[in-house]
Amino acid sequence: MMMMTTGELWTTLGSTAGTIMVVWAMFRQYIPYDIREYLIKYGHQFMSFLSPYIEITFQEYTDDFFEGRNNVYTTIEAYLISHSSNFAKRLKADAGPNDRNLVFSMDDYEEVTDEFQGVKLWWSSNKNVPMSSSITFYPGSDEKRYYKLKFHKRHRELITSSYLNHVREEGKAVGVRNRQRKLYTNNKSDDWYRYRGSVWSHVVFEHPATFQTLAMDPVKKKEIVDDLITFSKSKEYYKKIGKAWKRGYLLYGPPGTGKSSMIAAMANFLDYDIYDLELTTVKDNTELRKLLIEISSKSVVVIEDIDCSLDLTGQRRDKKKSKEEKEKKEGEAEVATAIKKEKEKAKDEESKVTLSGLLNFIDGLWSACGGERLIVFTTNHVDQLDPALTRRGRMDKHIEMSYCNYEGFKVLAKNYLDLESHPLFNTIHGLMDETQITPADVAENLMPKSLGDNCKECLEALIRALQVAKKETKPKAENTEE
Ligand SMILES: Nc1ncnc2c1ncn2[C@@H]1O[C@H](COP(=O)(O)OP(=O)(O)OP(=O)(O)O)[C@@H](O)[C@H]1O
Ligand SMILES: [Mg+2]
Repeated sequence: MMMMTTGELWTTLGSTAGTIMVVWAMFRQYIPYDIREYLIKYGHQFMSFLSPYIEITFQEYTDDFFEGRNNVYTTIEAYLISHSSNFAKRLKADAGPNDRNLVFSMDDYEEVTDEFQGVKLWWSSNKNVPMSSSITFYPGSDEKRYYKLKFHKRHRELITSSYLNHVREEGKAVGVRNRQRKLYTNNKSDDWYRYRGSVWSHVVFEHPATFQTLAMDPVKKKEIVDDLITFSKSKEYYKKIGKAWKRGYLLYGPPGTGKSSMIAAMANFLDYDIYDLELTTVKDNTELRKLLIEISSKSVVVIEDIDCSLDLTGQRRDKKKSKEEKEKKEGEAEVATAIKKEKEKAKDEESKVTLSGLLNFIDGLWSACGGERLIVFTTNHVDQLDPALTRRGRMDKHIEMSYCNYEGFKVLAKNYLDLESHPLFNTIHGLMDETQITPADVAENLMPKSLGDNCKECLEALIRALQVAKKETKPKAENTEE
């Protein structure tokens, strides 16, 4: 028997590798492209005929333009996060929830094994780098990542039915546990490319508002909290009655009464993401639909100041028309045309989302995508909205956020000053009943202005503000009576 020394072994290996490279170079150089393709294709088929393994790939992005990141890919990623960090040797680290800890996932071209009911399988993460020589401005944006699952032919049935379901379920659970809640906003249509095809960009959502810190009528508050709890537990119920699992809220009231804070409190309470939809930058209904499709479940979709976002109100359009007519009548034809041109130009640039597009968004066929979703509209002028928008069924619940009363003040005093009672509370109680002051104003006055300020000074500042507000409220009330 011949024994090779280590040196000889290296020489043999080296020369074999050399031969392979020469053959490969000749193959590429002398065999025409068509035949090469042909050989590679049938080579693959031949190999897979011989191989006892089945491979399934899961792409990060599908070919469908409408679809965003593939859900299956995301759940597998989450599943592998919980598995691969123990087995894989090359890991990618990302900041985890709340930036406190790192979350590890498999790096590209890494392989891990998994076991399911005694069956062994292999997961690998790969990417396709496009061969094109074009230079892109955003490197990496064309790379296509995918996961590959390999297992023995024998277990086809088990894997495709039970195992993959198990992966998806566990992945979803891990995803929800690990996710850092996000605040999304829609990109302007011309800078979509920055976000790998996604029409939303996001930041971490960290608003501290909760229902405890929200000053409002306690009965109303409880009603809203109960409503949210019922909603979040009603998946089966919505299915039974044949409705999309979503709920619409209309928050209305003067500025500074806590509408935006309420939305943050809702999202924090239900552990949902927020999608802040800026309608004025949405070009048209088609774009609205694209945005809608990418909204995941467990989210609050917010359209703030709906009356300002769109020319939705019949009244306002009429006002515009009559204004134009007036201008014409006055004979200032030149000025009028100039104004008109300007308006047309502005109109071209402004959003073309229509009321019907928006209604479709709320309760049309498109609204059912995603599920488990709150849609919240806010406005300062509820009376100016088109009745089509505010009718029951569209906005399931109308919530009025109004001026601060004594109950509200007590919540704020507890939050801001840690006070449950104080001799000055009585004076404040009396003044509160007679004045209209927003919670934002009360809050502002309760904040210590300098380091040395104590509770008494803050309360006195509030009393002064209340007295000023009282003077302002009185003439207003008289005017309205007249
Ligand atoms: N009901 C409230 N409870 C506690 N804090 C409040 C409340 N309302 C307002 N505030 C305080 O006032 C600030 C402004 O409130 P917020 O932005 O929620 O008002 P808004 O109703 O959304 O106003 P706008 O109509 O101008 O958007 C908040 O930062 C919050 O601290
Ligand atoms: Mg607001």
